[in-house]
This record gives sequence, structure tokens and C-alpha cells, in this order.
Amino acid sequence: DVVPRFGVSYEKEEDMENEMANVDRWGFDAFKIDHLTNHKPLTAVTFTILQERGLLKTFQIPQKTLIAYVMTLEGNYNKDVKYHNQIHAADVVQSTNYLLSAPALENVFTDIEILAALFAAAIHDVRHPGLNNQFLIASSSELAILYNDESVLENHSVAVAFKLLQLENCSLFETLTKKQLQQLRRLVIDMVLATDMSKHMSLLADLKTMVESKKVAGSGVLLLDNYNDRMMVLKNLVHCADLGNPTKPLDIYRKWTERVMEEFFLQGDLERQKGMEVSPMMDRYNASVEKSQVGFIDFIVHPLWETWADLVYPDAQELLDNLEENRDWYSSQIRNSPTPTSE
Ligand SMILES: COc1ccc(-c2ccn(CCC(=O)N3C[C@@H](C)O[C@H](C)C3)n2)cc1OC1CCCC1
Ligand SMILES: [Mg+2]
Ligand SMILES: [Zn+2]
Repeated sequence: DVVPRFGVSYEKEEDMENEMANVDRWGFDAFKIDHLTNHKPLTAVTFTILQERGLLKTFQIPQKTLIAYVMTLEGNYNKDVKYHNQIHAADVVQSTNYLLSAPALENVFTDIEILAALFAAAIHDVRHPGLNNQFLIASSSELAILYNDESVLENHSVAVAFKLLQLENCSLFETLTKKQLQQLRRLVIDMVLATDMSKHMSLLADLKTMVESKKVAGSGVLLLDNYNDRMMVLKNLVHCADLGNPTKPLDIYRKWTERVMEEFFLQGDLERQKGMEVSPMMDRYNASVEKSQVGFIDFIVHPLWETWADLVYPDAQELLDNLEENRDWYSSQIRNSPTPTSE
């Protein structure tokens, strides 16, 4: 039985081909693919990229097993959650793939490391409830109890994703050797747990240390000669992809901002209802969306992406330029509310 070209069925053949032609570009629009595939962007993107990289052949993974697994994984993202849904997952897979393709990283990572990074991106927020770790901990949720308040959502996503592998016809890694699977599992756990914002500062510090002592081959390709350095770069790579929204074309970035604020405001509404303290940036009656994005870029996104751009110089220059332009645009949108008078 022949599988469809992008792994999923779709009506508008031409539109789908036009959009998927951008799958290797930073301006790729995951929202359009979500629409064209009737909410299956993660399957379309993951199938196309693994196919394109020849990873199905390398690891003898049957196409229908991959499709069955990713369709099931996609079905475990919550379509009603505005930000942490299947479109975000598809966006992070596509962004991870783009970052892995940087010339400075050519032939740096092995096939198992590349497969692990793309798989980690695909699964990293599965079963996200649209509430953050702080809320789950503060409300003594089942998940916080289960994971002892430690990277609760990230632990949950990894566990769910590996559980799905045990389902009938979803054994994606059945053709891998025991050793390959052990290595892949270690890499995936480490990369997904590293998408927890609480790990951001130490991750960035490690990246900065590496950039200072960066070893480059004559060809300009990065020299990563030990496991810890490779692991640290992969963790930062997926973390950058997860924090990639502000480096995208402005129209795409603005759609992500709308969605993250909708998700945050719903959490704020719930906190208010439950008599909890409403988290910062989650109070819809007291929000400065533009100011929050400028702060997010200045304190988190730009420091990270500036360091990443150093590591793979000059491969990420366009992304850094987008980021600086987008920061200026949001800054120009800050409503200069009249400064409150003294009385
Ligand atoms: C387009 O806007 C954003 C896009 C991405 C993020 C962001 C921050 C950390 N991550 C990495 C994952 C993570 O840890 N979390 C936990 C929590 C911070 O909510 C995030 C959503 C996910 N992702 C934040 C964004 O905006 C926030 C709302 C106003 C300023 C900041
Ligand atoms: Mg997450
Ligand atoms: Zn994410």
C-alpha cells in the first residue's frame, strides 16, 4: 500500500506542494500546513523530514510504522490548547531540522543523534495541558506529585511518548539495536528535559563557555570531540528551536504571540477563579503584550540566539537580524500610556 507523499491525506495538492516546498526554510509556515492537512502538521513535517534525510532507510523504519506512531503522537497533542499543540510541535521539528542543517554542523552529528533530536522535538510537549509547571506544582496536581515538582511537564511528555511506542503497530524503533535504542533514549530524555525554562541559565552558560573555547576545523565545521559537548550543543539546539518564535518572519511570530497570550490568559483566569495569585503576564486585565515580548527578547531570546549565532557563525545571521527587527517592531508598538499624574 502506497503512502501519500507527505504521509497524510490532504485536499489541495498544489497548495500542499507549494507550502511543503519551504520545509527547509526558516520562513516555513506550520499554520498553513495545519490548515491544509486538517490538523496533522506534525505528521506531515516529521514524515517529510525523516524521509528527506534518508533516516527511514538508514534505520530500516517502515513508512507505515512511522506514520502510525506520529499520527498517534499528534493525536495526543491537545488541539484546543492554543500554543502548546501539534502546530508548535511541527514548528519545533522543522526548526530543529533547519538548525541541524547549519554548514558549521555538517557531518558533526551521527544519524542516531539526528534522529534523537528530531524525535525529541516532535514529542517534547505532548499531552501539554496548557498550564505551566508552576501552576501544576502550586495546585498539587497529580503530575507534580508523580514527578516531585521536577520538570513536571517535560518528564510527562517523555514518558507519554515512550509509552506510545508500545502500542500495536507503533514500534518505531523496533529495528534499532539494543545499544542504539539505549543511546537514543538517553539523548531524547536529556534534550526534552532541557526544554524546561528552569534549565535555561545553566544551558546558556555552558554554551557561552564552549563558544569562548570554540574549536573549528579548517573547513569551518565545529569540532565536538566528546559526548558531553555534543549533548550540550544538541540540548541548546532544541532549546533554541523551542524559543524560535521571535526569530521568525514577523507575521508568523505575531501569530505565536497571540496564541501564547491566549493560553496564558486562560491559566490566569483559572488562577483567579481558584483564589490563587495570578501569575505575571497571565492577567488579561493587566497585560502589556508588547512590553512582555520586548522583555522576553532582551533577557532570554537574544542572549541565547546571539550565543548560538556565534557558535555557528555566520549561519544564523539572518535569524538574528529577524530577531532584532522584530524586537524593534514590538518596542514601537508599546502603547505609551500617559505617565500617571502625581495626584
Ligand atoms: C511568542 O511568545 C512566546 C514564545 C515562547 C515562550 C517561551 C518561554 C519559555 N519557553 C520554553 C518552554 C517553557 O519553558 N515554557 C514555560 C513557560 C515560560 O511558558 C512558555 C510559553 C513555555 N517558551 C514565551 C513566549 O512569550 C511569553 C509570554 C510573554 C513573554 C514570554
Ligand atoms: Mg515545553
Ligand atoms: Zn515547546
